[in-house]
Amino acid sequence: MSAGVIAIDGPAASGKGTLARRIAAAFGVPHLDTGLLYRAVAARCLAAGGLDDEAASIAAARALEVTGLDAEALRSAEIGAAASVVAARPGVRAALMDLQRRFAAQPGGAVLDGRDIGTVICPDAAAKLFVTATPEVRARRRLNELLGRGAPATYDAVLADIRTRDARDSGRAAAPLLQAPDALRLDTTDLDIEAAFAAAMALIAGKRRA
Ligand SMILES: Nc1ncnc2c1ncn2[C@@H]1O[C@H](COP(=O)(O)OP(=O)(O)OP(=O)(O)O)[C@@H](O)[C@H]1O
Ligand SMILES: Nc1ccn([C@@H]2O[C@H](COP(=O)(O)O)[C@@H](O)[C@H]2O)c(=O)n1
Repeated sequence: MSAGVIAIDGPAASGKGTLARRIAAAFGVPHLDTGLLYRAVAARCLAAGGLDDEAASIAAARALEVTGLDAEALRSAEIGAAASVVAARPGVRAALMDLQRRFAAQPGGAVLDGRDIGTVICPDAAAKLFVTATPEVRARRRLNELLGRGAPATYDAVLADIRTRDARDSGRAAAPLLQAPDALRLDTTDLDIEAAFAAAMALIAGKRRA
């Protein structure tokens, strides 16, 4: 049976990517981390001199492909912050829309995670999750991740980055971060990765039975 499209949204470091990878593996379907697309656009703008040139950011988005993105290099805090700046531009979002929808349309289904998958990219998804956790817990998890990679980071700086990014992503006019009315909310604040995965799979199973 086809998994259909599973849309997973949520704020920074809520664990949606971790869940999306696990859920995609469980259903045997491809996964797209859509945040990487915005990160790649931002990285190209930074490499070309900065974020101010909106037309250049739209051109970078139009030239992007989903394959060959260096996830490891794109996952820095600096690129994450820059991604949320270019992601607020309607032209950048429009340029990335078809790419994401083509990925979602693969036979057999797909899992996509991001900020606007259930609301804008795949409003007809078979199942939608909105993954949350408190900012403090998200900051602690992201700090551990950054330190584990040998990146310099402090709890206060990571928490400030998360708060700034959440506010920008939720407050923008173009496809803001928000829970789709038909999305199932999963708060992972008190759940470890295994428990969060089990809860997500139970929510998806319930949705498919409904
Ligand atoms: N339930 C959990 N318990 C503990 N750690 C978790 C949990 N879920 C995810 N993590 C860890 O938290 C960090 C952030 O998770 P992840 O990258 O999946 O979040 P995200 O929402 O995709 O982030 P981003 O928006 O920045 O892409 C990772 O290091 C991951 O291993
Ligand atoms: N569907 C999406 C996905 C991401 N963004 C923006 O990109 C930034 C980085 O995303 P991560 O998931 O890798 O943290 C994020 O802060 C958003 O601004 C988006 O707008 N829509």
